[in-house]
Amino acid sequence: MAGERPPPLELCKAVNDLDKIVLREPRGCSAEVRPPSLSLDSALRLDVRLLLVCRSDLDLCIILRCLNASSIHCCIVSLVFTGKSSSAFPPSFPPILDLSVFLGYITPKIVLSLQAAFKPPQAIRGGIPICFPQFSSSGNLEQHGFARNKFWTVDTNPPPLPTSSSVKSYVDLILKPTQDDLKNWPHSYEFRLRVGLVLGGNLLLTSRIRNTNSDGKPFSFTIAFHTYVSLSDISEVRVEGLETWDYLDNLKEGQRFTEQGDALTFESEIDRVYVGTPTKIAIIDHEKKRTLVMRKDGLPDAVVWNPWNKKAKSIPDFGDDDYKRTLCVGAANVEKPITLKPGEEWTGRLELSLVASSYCSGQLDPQKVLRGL
Ligand SMILES: O=P(O)(O)OC[C@H]1O[C@H](O)[C@H](O)[C@@H](O)[C@@H]1O
Repeated sequence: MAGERPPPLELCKAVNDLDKIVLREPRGCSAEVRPPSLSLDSALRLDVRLLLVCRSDLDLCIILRCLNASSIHCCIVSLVFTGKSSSAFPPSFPPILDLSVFLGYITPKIVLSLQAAFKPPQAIRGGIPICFPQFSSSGNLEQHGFARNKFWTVDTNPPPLPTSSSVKSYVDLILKPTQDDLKNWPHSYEFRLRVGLVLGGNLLLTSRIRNTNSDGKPFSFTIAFHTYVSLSDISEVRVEGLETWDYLDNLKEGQRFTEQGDALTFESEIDRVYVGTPTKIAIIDHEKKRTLVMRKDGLPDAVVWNPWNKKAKSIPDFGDDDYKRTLCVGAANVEKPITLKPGEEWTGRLELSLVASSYCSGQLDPQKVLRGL
């Protein structure tokens, strides 16, 4: 509903007398924020770095690393799809004691490389790195732009955003350039990201980018949500929704081709940008009998990447066999950069839902998959 305010936050006590903020939606999904020894108000004003980590096959855990002027605290947000409460780190949880700067997330749908380095300014391998204002190495900036390596702040007073009534809890984050950042990319902008939990557990990312330049100058950017999809095995996976579409092949100097097959399957390295694709893409995992449905708006392109075995060995933070359990399928705007004049704003949305596949003995009903049935 337009202008709807976030649901009220519930402040209560967690284990060891720690404060806990809980957001809930009626079917039992919940989001918890645990700001150790901080009041709700002070927690929400802190700078934050966000990582969502898979806790089990069903839970999603977001680790918010917070920094204020005097000290560093860690916050945990758990989006618990099962309605189960989760309060402790899994034993294998990677240390979050360094000051790496990142934005990414992990769900059972999304994967984090076991080799992921948490060393700034290196990006975290996995989750959904946000590539902005440049995708890949197509411009003068660092690979995939700087947004995936920056501090994001919790935005306590975002401008109204029309929000579907099915979005039951969410957190608003914002990225703005520092004076130093302006030397690298001389444009003022506000990049707002709402991470929302939809009724039933879908994840909805809503992005708004505004040109706040005071010098009257427009700027252009490309963007991608470079989603690392979790797979049983790459040989068991097919992607539907991209067939017959044109793609730019980065393994062939960006040449343009047309996808010929009736679905994408994978037997070797792939590094492509499909252009002007449909809004729904289905990543079907036959072994797990489940389908990740990606719905996107304002993001006409789709990037598909898997380094395969040889290149995987040359990527330090990518395990030798990670290529078997990961496929990047990202919602993007790459082919035709977006240009914003001062005061103009772009909006993009990405929704991820996991559905049981209707695939059975070779028969898949793509319409059902794309409708999320
Ligand atoms: O290693 P990263 O900087 O995260 O990039 C990983 C991959 O991202 C994109 O898909 C690019 O098209 C690839 O060329 C690149 O190798």
